[in-house]
Amino acid sequence: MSYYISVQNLVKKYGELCAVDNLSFSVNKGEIFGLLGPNGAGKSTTLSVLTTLSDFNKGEIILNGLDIRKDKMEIKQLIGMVPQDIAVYDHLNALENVKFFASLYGLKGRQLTESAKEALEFVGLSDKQSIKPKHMSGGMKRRLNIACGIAHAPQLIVMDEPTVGVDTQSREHILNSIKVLRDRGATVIYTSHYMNEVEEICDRIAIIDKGQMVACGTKAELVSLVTDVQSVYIETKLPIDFNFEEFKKKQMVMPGMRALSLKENIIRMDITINHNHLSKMIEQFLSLGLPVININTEVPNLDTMFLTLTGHELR
Ligand SMILES: Nc1ncnc2c1ncn2[C@@H]1O[C@H](COP(=O)(O)OP(=O)(O)OP(=O)(O)O)[C@@H](O)[C@H]1O
Repeated sequence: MSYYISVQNLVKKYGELCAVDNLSFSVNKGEIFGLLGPNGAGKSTTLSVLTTLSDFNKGEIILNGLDIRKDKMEIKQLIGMVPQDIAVYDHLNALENVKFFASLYGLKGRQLTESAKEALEFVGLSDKQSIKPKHMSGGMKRRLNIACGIAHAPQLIVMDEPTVGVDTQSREHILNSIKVLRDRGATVIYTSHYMNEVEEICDRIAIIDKGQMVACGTKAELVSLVTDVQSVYIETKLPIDFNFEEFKKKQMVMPGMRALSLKENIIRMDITINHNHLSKMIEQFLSLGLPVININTEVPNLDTMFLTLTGHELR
C-alpha cells in the first residue's frame, strides 16, 4: 500500500535534546490524522519538519511521492500550515491577511481575491473582511489563522492546536470545518492535547510521548491495545421475586460476556467490544419481562489508554 505521507525513523535534536526520537508513521490520502501527546512530546517539532520549516538529523520523509530533502519547493506548494501561534498581521484587515498568505503560493488578481473571500466564508468570517485582527475575539483570530492557511487550496493541511483558547462556538465551527476539508479531499494532520477533540474528528491517531511513538491506529484499535471489554449499563425495573443469580447464569453463556453485576435497578454487563450486540440484549430483557428504561455504554477512552501505556496522564 502506498501512503500519502511516509515518515521513517525521524530524529530531530535540539543540541543534546532529542525532541523527535526515531518516529515512524504513515498518513493516508484524504484522512484526518491526529498527533496526540502531552506538552513537549514533539508534536510541533514533527510538524515543522514535515512542513519543511525545520531540517532534521536522521530519517526519511516521502510526501506525495516526493522526498522532503530533495523536493522541498514542490512539497511546500502542497501544504497549508495553520501554526499554533496565531500568525496574522495586525495592520492588515482580514481579507488583506488572507490575500497576503495566498499570494505567497502564486495566486494573483481575481483568483486571489476570490480564493481569499471563499476561505473567509468557509471559516464564517465573510462579514468581517475589513476588520483588523486587533478588533477580533480570540476565536475569530483563530478562524482567520485557518483561512490564511487554506485559501490556496492545499492538498495537505497541517494544523497545530488550532482550537487553543477559543470559545465553544468557534471550537465547534473549527472542528466541523476540518471535517468538511477532509470530505472535500484534503489530507489533514491535526495536533492537540485535547483527547476529546482528537477522538471526535481524527480517522487515525498517533500517540507520541517524549518524542517516541506510543501507539498508532483508529480509536478502536488504540483502545483494544489495553482492553477489549466495555461496560453496558441497563436500567430496568426488577420484580420483587427477581433472582439475579439465575439471570446471571443465563447471561454468562452469551458470547463475549465477562461479568455481570447488579446495583439497585441497574444491571452492568462487561462484554467484549466485538460481542456487544445491544439489540440482542434488549430482546433478552424484554423476553424476561424486564423493561429497558435506560442504556449507557462506557467505552474505554484514550485517556485510559494513554495512562496504561505510558504510566502518566496526558496532561
Ligand atoms: N527551538 C527549540 N530549541 C530547543 N528546544 C526546543 C525547541 N523547540 C522545541 N524544543 C523542545 O523540544 C521538545 C518538543 O517540543 P515540541 O514543541 O515539539 O512539543 P509539543 O508536543 O508540540 O508540545 P506543546 O503541546 O507544548 O506545543 C520540548 O522539550 C521543547 O522544549
